[in-house]
Amino acid sequence: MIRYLTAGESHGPGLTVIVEGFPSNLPVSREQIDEQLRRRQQGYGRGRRQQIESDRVEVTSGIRFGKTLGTPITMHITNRDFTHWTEKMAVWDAPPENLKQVTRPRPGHADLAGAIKYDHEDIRDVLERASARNTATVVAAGALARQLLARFGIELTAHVVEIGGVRATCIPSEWDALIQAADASPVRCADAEASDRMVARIDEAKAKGDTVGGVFEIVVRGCPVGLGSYAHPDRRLDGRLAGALMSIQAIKGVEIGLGFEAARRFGSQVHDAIAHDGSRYLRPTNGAGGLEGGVTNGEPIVVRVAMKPISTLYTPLMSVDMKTKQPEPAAVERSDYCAVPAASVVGENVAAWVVAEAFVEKFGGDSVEQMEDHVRAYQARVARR
Ligand SMILES: Cc1cc2nc3c(=O)[nH]c(=O)nc-3n(C[C@H](O)[C@H](O)[C@H](O)COP(=O)(O)O)c2cc1C
Ligand SMILES: C=C(O[C@@H]1CC(C(=O)O)=C[C@@H](OP(=O)(O)O)[C@H]1O)C(=O)O
Repeated sequence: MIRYLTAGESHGPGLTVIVEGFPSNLPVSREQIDEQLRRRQQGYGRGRRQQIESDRVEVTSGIRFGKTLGTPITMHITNRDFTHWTEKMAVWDAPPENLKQVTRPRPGHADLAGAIKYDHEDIRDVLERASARNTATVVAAGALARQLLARFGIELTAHVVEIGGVRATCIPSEWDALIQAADASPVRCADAEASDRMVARIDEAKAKGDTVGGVFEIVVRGCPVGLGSYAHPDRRLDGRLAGALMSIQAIKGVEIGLGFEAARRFGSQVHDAIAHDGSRYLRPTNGAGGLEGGVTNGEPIVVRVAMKPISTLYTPLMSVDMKTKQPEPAAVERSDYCAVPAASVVGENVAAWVVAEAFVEKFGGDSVEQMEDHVRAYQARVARR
């Protein structure tokens, strides 16, 4: 079993993630973790915070000479912005006299429900942890997971397919072309024409003090048949992927394969015929998105994820001041206008974590060498089926 726990406030000293259960002897690269953190900070529509931060991990346990020890791995990311918040986010000192509390909850954020639930007067005590700043730690954990998966030939990518109602239509089906085109786009959209229109849509929202959401697609290639299980609901990989992706801030929908479109079609236009080429089973189509019965079927896993527009509006909706109970415009915090490209990188790394979890479950072993033995034995069995 692999697991992780994260901690940290958005404007506090920093963020920490502890990853536990990783097999030993896996060579891991700090550069590859930092590269995922860098990708998460990109994307047209982000606010000024990303110009302040330059996320890097500092590893303080679990790795020696560039290899995992099989012990808990601690990764820390410093919040550079903390230098501007030392008084307002002081860990021990009393609050400064001039502290301005946040009392006008933003519709769509955790502010109101969080302040009531935890008995906080200052909504800052909610938003600091509800903030998607924490996705940096989730990405760091996922970046380790994808290095484990890469060892076994499993690779992932994500690209944006819709922003503010502008949809991509022309998406390369070839893997390298897809990655290249997404990387070249400021919104991680592989359709260059749609990408330009998405940028214009974000500008339009920004000019009005408004925000936009969108949809991204994650593709996982190289999974063996048999990750996840139909044997019990909580072992189904489709459910575990959907749950993990839905747990990213602002994610409101997850579709696997054809998703909602499958509900509109005849079965014959949804299900993927089964063929055999003499050495392995093949599917000419992939409406199932690589998952049948909650189990990987050897085809690429395809998941689409919907993100709602950012909650903080520079032209705010009406709210209520929680101190006076009088109607007031919602609070305005420095904010992104669109974070769909960033969320796609978060989603990609979250998916890597969930697939790695299922992979470790299936192939077990305390060291990566033991896992390799188990994978080889399984592959030999699969080849005989
Ligand atoms: C990468 C990323 C960046 C985000 N940036 C902002 C932001 O700048 N301002 C904001 O109000 N919400 C932002 N959000 C969304 C909020 O964190 C989210 O709406 C809030 O936590 C409430 O959670 P819920 O939408 O899941 O209900 C961002 C989300 C993600 C994934
Ligand atoms: C800090 C990050 O995202 C933040 C997520 C976020 C929110 O409310 O979720 C609000 C903003 O925080 P700030 O007011 O400090 O700019 C974003 O910048 C990040 O992704 O690194």
